[in-house]
Amino acid sequence: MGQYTKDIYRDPSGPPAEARETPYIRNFEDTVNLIVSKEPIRVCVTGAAGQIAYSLLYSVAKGDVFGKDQPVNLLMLDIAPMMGVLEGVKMELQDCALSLLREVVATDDPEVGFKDCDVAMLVGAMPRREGMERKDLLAANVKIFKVQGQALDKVAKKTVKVVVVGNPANTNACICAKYAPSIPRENFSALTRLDQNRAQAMVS
Ligand SMILES: NC(=O)c1ccc[n+]([C@@H]2O[C@H](COP(=O)([O-])OP(=O)(O)OC[C@H]3O[C@@H](n4cnc5c(N)ncnc54)[C@H](O)[C@@H]3O)[C@@H](O)[C@H]2O)c1
Ligand SMILES: O=C(O)C[C@H](O)C(=O)O
Repeated sequence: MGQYTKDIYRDPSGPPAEARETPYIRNFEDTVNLIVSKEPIRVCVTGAAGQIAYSLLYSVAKGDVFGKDQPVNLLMLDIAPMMGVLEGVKMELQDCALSLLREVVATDDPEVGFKDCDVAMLVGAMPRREGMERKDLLAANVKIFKVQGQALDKVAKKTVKVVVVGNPANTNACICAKYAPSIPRENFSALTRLDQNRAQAMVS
């Protein structure tokens, strides 16, 4: 096994044909060949030191979101005071030794986080506190999505898909798209399924 492991990593075309007949090698080969055959995509998650990202990052990195054969370069963006926490998150991801996870970058610079990215998951924003409504978040969060829209416009791929989680998600998505005019508007989505589910639950 050790010998084939080394060979596969040295030679992306995989082990010799006879080795493919060996069940445990075939499983290993399936995994490795699928991984080496695709280019990694660049996925940026903002608010990467926060609560939602703590679950989301692991799902992205282990293939639940983009597929079990899709390697990922993970770009984690948060604000400067959170860089210590973010380094901890990075170490935890590395500890998981996930085969699909390639590069992991922790940054507080949107132009680094969004550089050439294929997918941007915009989670980073102030959450509601007790007694607040979502509209109370506008003052703080609008600024974030303006800056991030500008950075996406400047450095992300023009094909980037942007999903906005930070609330109010629909307004923030609209602002982000406005400040990223070189990216098609249809590439921006607000994740409002939570509200849809709540509405359905209320009327059912
Ligand atoms: N769309 C939905 O279904 C849905 C569901 C739940 C929560 N939310 C929203 O998601 C957002 C995040 O929630 P959370 O519980 O993870 O909050 P959190 O406070 O735990 O994490 C937010 C993170 O964003 C970071 N952040 C703040 N400004 C930033 C900036 N300019 N750039 C990058 N990162 C920045 C913070 O430092 C923090 O680490 C909130 O706005 C919340 O209301 C949306
Ligand atoms: O709005 C929030 O505070 C977060 C989330 O979208 C919710 O409605 O619970």
